[in-house]
Amino acid sequence: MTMATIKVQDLRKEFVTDTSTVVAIENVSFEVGGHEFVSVVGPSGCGKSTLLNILSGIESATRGTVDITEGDRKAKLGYVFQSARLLPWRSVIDNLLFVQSSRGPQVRARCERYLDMVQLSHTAKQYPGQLSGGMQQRVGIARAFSIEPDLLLMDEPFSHLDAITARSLRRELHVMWQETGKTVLFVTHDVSEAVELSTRIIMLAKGGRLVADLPVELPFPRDPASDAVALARADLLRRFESLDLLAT
Ligand SMILES: Nc1ncnc2c1ncn2[C@@H]1O[C@H](COP(=O)(O)OP(=O)(O)OP(=O)(O)O)[C@@H](O)[C@H]1O
Repeated sequence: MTMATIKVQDLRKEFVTDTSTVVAIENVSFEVGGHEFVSVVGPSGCGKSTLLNILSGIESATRGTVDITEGDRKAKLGYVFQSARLLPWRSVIDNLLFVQSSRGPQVRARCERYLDMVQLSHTAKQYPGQLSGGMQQRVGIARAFSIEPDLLLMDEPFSHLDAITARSLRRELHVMWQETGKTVLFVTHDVSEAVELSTRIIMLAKGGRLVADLPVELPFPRDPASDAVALARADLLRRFESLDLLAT
């Protein structure tokens, strides 16, 4: 089995407006191998979403290269955003079916299986407006996994949810990541979340500079309330503080 890999080299992104030029990403290089769960963290405005948008092709880079491959072909990407972005006029199961490249009983069974993984089989025939925000986000996650992407790009998927819902979705995401063997690139401003989920953490500072790329060497499953996770989080925060992240 091959696995998705990301190679980012010398990436730079400038946004030029009438009055100024903003450098959102500056000279960023990194590689992500198969079945890693890599979080990108950093303060607001440090370029996390811009980096994800360049990886997904929504934005083009000013300079540098991005290669996302699965073996010798281009990798298939799945996305989860801050809000679920479901189609309100389609039922839950139809939201999953809509993004599939083919139809048929097997495809339907696959969609039902992913809906079951997020514990929402009973909502298949309901409409997004009938679900809570957390449930909608679960559907968004099931939809992203249901196309069986090689790589999942996630942009602060739990940031709009209450703490309890976010915690249970993190657990579900972790199980899905382990069961499916996908490569995940996960943007968050929450260092605790990054420590709980990731095999590796990439840190961006203001001005879009990559200032740290660290493995998280804790066994899974990680209890967010455990001493080990609290210690790892404190250690990371100390390192980040010493890097003077807010300096431009
Ligand atoms: N379309 C755009 N035009 C001009 N500037 C932009 C544009 N998109 C982003 N920027 C600027 O690029 C920088 C990085 O923005 P980005 O949204 O990537 O940061 P972020 O780390 O994701 O922030 P947050 O955590 O607040 O979502 C910011 O200074 C932002 O103002």
